[in-house]
Amino acid sequence: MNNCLCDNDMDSKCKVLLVGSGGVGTIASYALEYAGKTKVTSVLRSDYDRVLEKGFSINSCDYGNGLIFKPSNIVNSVEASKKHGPFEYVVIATKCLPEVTSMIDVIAPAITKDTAIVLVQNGIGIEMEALTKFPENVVLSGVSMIGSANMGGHIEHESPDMLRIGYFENNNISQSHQEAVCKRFVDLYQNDKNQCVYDEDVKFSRWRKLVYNACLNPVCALTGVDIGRLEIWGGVDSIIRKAMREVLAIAKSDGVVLPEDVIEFMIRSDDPVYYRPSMLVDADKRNLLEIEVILGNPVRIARKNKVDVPFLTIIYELLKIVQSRTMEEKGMITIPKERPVPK
Ligand SMILES: NC(=O)C1=CN([C@@H]2O[C@H](COP(=O)(O)OP(=O)(O)OC[C@H]3O[C@@H](n4cnc5c(N)ncnc54)[C@H](OP(=O)(O)O)[C@@H]3O)[C@@H](O)[C@H]2O)C=CC1
Ligand SMILES: CC(C)(CO)C(=O)C(=O)O
Repeated sequence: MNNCLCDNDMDSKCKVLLVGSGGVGTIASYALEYAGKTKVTSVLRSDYDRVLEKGFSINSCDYGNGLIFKPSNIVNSVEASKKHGPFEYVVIATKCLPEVTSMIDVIAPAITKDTAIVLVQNGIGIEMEALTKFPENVVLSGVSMIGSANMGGHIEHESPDMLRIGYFENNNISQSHQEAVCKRFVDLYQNDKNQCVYDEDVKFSRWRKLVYNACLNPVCALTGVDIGRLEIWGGVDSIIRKAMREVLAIAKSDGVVLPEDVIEFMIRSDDPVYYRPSMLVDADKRNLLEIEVILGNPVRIARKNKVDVPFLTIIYELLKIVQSRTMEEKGMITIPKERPVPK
């Protein structure tokens, strides 16, 4: 296979479009450009003016502090990116909120028949829309272990970039082609500072990662405390371990057997940092939270498979209320002027 859409000009770098240059996406674009084989075109929204003028400022545990970074091309819409295409890969690294925005519709203008879509996002079931709307395209899964946040164009990257890239199985395309497209992306991304590996079992990796995300992210977001404080004040014992056991039970009902020790591994994975998971960062910024792909989908799978998940259910229900509060603050929903009460 070679679906290379390389430049015909002097340099034959691969063209990648990145949508979602936050904590994860900016480090992804840096990694791709640093490795030297890729030209990244980045679609920016709120950071567009600042980054166009000054670049991102980056403090990175992998690449060093005080960096200034501009991707090869900076545009303010997918439509505008097309002049830098066609793209071999379109990476989505936005928060995954399919119930609010269809990112697949957003990237659609930049997708050709040879473009692979790379979803570097947390959650379960995130691939559905891409596979439905682009049934002939390869869709890749990026499971990222990183700690990185974007504060108005300044990136604080505090835990190393470890990325697992695999493919979401698409029966319309041969496995060998999907694997080759995937391995090529790994090759473009990996460099001497990061760890990027080919993921042979996307389903396993996604359930494994969810052990962290469905428990620590929402409980930190709901309580407003980092993981260190959550542990010191008892929440890891009273809530997290029990909720994590529920994730293991749902995964098992979905055919994925995770080892028990993944629970302690995830709880210890941020030591010794007072780490603030990405959902807590979003709660602080009053952003919408990724509740459906991180909690809603797993809880629905539990219901379907008759797995009892009381902790995850309560966490999900509480998050839905927080989400509604944020939506009301953003004017996305309104409530009746007069409180509806039972007659
Ligand atoms: N942060 C972390 O440490 C980790 C995060 N993850 C996962 O990675 C994914 C990305 O998270 P994270 O990096 O924290 O996200 P951020 O919130 O930091 O960044 C998301 C970015 O996407 C941009 N964006 C959203 N919609 C669009 C659009 N339509 N067009 C262009 N840009 C858009 C936002 O721009 P704007 O400012 O304009 O809204 C923002 O810059 C999530 O699924 C998360 O769960 C996984 C591992 C660790
Ligand atoms: C597991 C962790 C903390 C880092 O990869 C994460 O996924 C997040 O902050 O959302």
